[in-house]
Amino acid sequence: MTIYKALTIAGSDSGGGAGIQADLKTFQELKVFGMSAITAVTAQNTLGVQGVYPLPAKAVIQQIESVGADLGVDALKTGMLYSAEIIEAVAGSIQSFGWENVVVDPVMIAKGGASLLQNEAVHALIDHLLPLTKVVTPNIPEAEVLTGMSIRTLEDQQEAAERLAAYGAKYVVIKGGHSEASDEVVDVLYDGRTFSYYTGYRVDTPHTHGTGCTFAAAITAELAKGNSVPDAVQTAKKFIQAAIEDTLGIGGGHGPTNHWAYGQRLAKQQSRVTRGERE
Ligand SMILES: Nc1ncnc2c1ncn2[C@@H]1O[C@H](COP(=O)(O)OP(=O)(O)OP(=O)(O)O)[C@@H](O)[C@H]1O
Ligand SMILES: Cc1ncc(COP(=O)(O)O)c(N)n1
Repeated sequence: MTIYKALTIAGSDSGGGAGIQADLKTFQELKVFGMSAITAVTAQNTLGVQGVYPLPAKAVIQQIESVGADLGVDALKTGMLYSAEIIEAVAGSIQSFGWENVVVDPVMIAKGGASLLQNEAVHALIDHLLPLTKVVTPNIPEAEVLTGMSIRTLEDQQEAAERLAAYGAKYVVIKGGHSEASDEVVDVLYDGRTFSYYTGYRVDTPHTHGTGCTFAAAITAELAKGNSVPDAVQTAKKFIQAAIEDTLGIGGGHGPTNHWAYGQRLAKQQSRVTRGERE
């Protein structure tokens, strides 16, 4: 049996809905062995972020090197990177290992408003990380910061994707969770030439903490297994749609998504097929 391996380089969310915790749960559900390099520890729950404690860049590099030198990495994702110093260190490690399946979720601000990336680190992300990126997955506010344009329409999402591709990312997904459309959510994928659209119905729920982390982690897991970027995005969209729909309803604020939901649906489908075959 081949074991596919994915690394997440991100912050820890004590509440378990976003960050490293969301990434590892998603890798596990998609049958990929998950590994982590923690950039910062946050004290966090569904009500907000109570504390942010970044690790020294040296500690981040050491974790990446420990994993890379021994276990190997089929794909990796980055989440909360916090500072320019950590971004440059991470970019250096990616380059020295020659890793290509790199998914960058440019995490900037938590749902409750806490800053997870220092303002001056935005340029480091553009200059050092995007040129090494296979897939970058900003939400609309992050894409606005990275491109300097305002995004209101689907055409704006497309233009922002073109601008981000010009920074060096091979594929760009502008997620539509923050768009003003009320009935559906459209994620736009740009491969440098053409656009594809991944549409789901908009679930009316406050429980969307960690949707971006989970979506990018699912893309990473699928790339680790050798799937194409469009196929990986398709699976990630189904994974996050199920995780939002089958809500857990825990915590007093923006609750986490349900990382079991996609697997439970697949198992149900499978048992229907098996029963049909027997009858
Ligand atoms: N209410 C919703 N209903 C259905 N899908 C949604 C909803 N909100 C977000 N999504 C989907 O979840 C994924 C993440 O989108 P979003 O734009 O919310 O990212 P994000 O803001 O980075 O997430 P977060 O910051 O919460 O981690 C996308 O695939 C998006 O289409
Ligand atoms: C450690 C960490 N990483 C990422 C997020 C973004 O998730 P959200 O925007 O849903 O709060 C977060 N809150 N915490």
